[in-house]
Amino acid sequence: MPLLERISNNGLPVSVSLCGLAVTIVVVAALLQRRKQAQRLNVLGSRAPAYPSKLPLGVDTLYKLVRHMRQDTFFEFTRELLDNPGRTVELNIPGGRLLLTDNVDNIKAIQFTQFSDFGKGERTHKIWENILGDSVFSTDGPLWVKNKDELRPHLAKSRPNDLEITEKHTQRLFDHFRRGEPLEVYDVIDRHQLDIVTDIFYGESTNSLVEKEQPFRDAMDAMLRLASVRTILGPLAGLFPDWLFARKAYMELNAYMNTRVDRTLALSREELLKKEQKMNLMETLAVKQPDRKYIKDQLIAVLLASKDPVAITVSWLIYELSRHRDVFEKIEREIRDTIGFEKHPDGEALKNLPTLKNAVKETLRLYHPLGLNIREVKADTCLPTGGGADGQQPIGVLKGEQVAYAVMSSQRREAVMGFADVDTWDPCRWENWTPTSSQYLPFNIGPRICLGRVFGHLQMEYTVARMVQEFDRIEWCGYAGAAPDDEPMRIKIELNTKFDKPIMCKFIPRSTA
Ligand code: HEM
Repeated sequence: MPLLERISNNGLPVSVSLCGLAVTIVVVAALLQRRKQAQRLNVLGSRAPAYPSKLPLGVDTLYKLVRHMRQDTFFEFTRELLDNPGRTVELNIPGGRLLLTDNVDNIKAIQFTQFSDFGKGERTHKIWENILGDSVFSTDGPLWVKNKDELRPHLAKSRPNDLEITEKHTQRLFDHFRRGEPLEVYDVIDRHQLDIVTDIFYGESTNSLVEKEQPFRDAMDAMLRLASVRTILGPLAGLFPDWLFARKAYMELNAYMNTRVDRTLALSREELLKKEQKMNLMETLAVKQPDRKYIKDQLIAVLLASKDPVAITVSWLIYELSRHRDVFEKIEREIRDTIGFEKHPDGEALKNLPTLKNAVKETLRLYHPLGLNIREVKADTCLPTGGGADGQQPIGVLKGEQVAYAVMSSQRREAVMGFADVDTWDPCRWENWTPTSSQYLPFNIGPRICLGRVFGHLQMEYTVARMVQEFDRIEWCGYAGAAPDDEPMRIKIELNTKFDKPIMCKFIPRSTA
């Protein structure tokens, strides 16, 4: 009997039966593929413990990951998952295996010793296509090397007027602080950093601290929020394209960038070259390759790289300073004894503020802003350790699989840090503790090391030093009704490591204290 006839004879409508058949075929094909992969993996090495899934293809595991992400318990969940001898776990989700690790030897292999085995990969490129295009953050191989080489001269140094520009926007930030009302710290710090980096790298600030409407910032936020969920969804991300699910943001982002890039492209090469040392990044890129998409991709990547980690770290730092008056006062004493409260610090002056430096480093340890990162396996290979019953055996990984590594989690492990109070913010520990590059790696190690680490440190230290010069204290004001004030602040993983509740603080100026 023909297949269709047999299906219709079992009493179900043909469409339902066909649907069931299609699902069965997909599931069987996936199971067969997994069996083949298991055979290849056995040849390569051991396996990490697998997180148990109850539903085919790990649909329930994916659901749990998304749920924990939405409930801001993702960080706690990953710590739970990694609580095994090899600090590595295998998650089977639709689209394939995802390995998660905070084992420092594995992190070192991914970032450095086996760099060529792990890349950003096609999947990341596809998911981030409409935000990062072909930029340094989303490419591998020769294109990534070219991108990095072109950005390095501009990002790896700070320019003579960087602090002047920073000060202009810092004054605007302080205008908000001086209003005397509790304010949401991250909101203004994020705008502050956006205004600075667009001023420095684009040559035109968004001025979001003084403008009422912030369409560009809102658009970027909407695109990033969607992209972080799409990253978890992996191969299913294609079902939720950003140009459709964040249409307004997608249009706004493009309109904003195109207008600015086109304005620069309208200048002749000679006009641009005349500016010599004063060329901003947008102009430098326009001279190198006068192509709208190329310039736009690089600039958005730089904006993302330079704004978010700095703004997030400074916000966590203010949160902690508002709760640690002793540390605030120690920084205050160091400022009083060196530059005083009138003169603005320069790079040299900041070097003489050890407690401020330690506070920044401790914040990067405890709240690493890029806490979780992901790589695609480029060829069948092994992670050096974390497999087998003892958690010491190499783990086989297959080309195309995804490996996520959690630096924030490794920087909070007692066995790695060498002290017990790993979850406590304590800048003073740095007076007697110099971590190795396996213990503390906020800027990555190896070829993909952060290009803006000097600029980033300068921004963070300058902003906080100026804050302590101008303000007598920071008062923590609870969560403004968003949650009971005695609830701990949780970490919200939204691409970066943010806060699940608003950081509400009041800044008391020195003159009125
Ligand atoms: C708190 C401040 C910062 C932290 C913690 C930080 C951290 C990082 C990390 C962990 C990476 C590696 C990302 C990956 O491998 O996927 C990275 C890459 C990068 N960072 Fe930063 N960053 C900071 C500030 C900055 C600033 C201010 C800039 C620009 C001025 C910048 C520019 C870059 C660039 C261009 C890359 C890409 C490097 C590559 O893929 O080759 N970063 N950063």
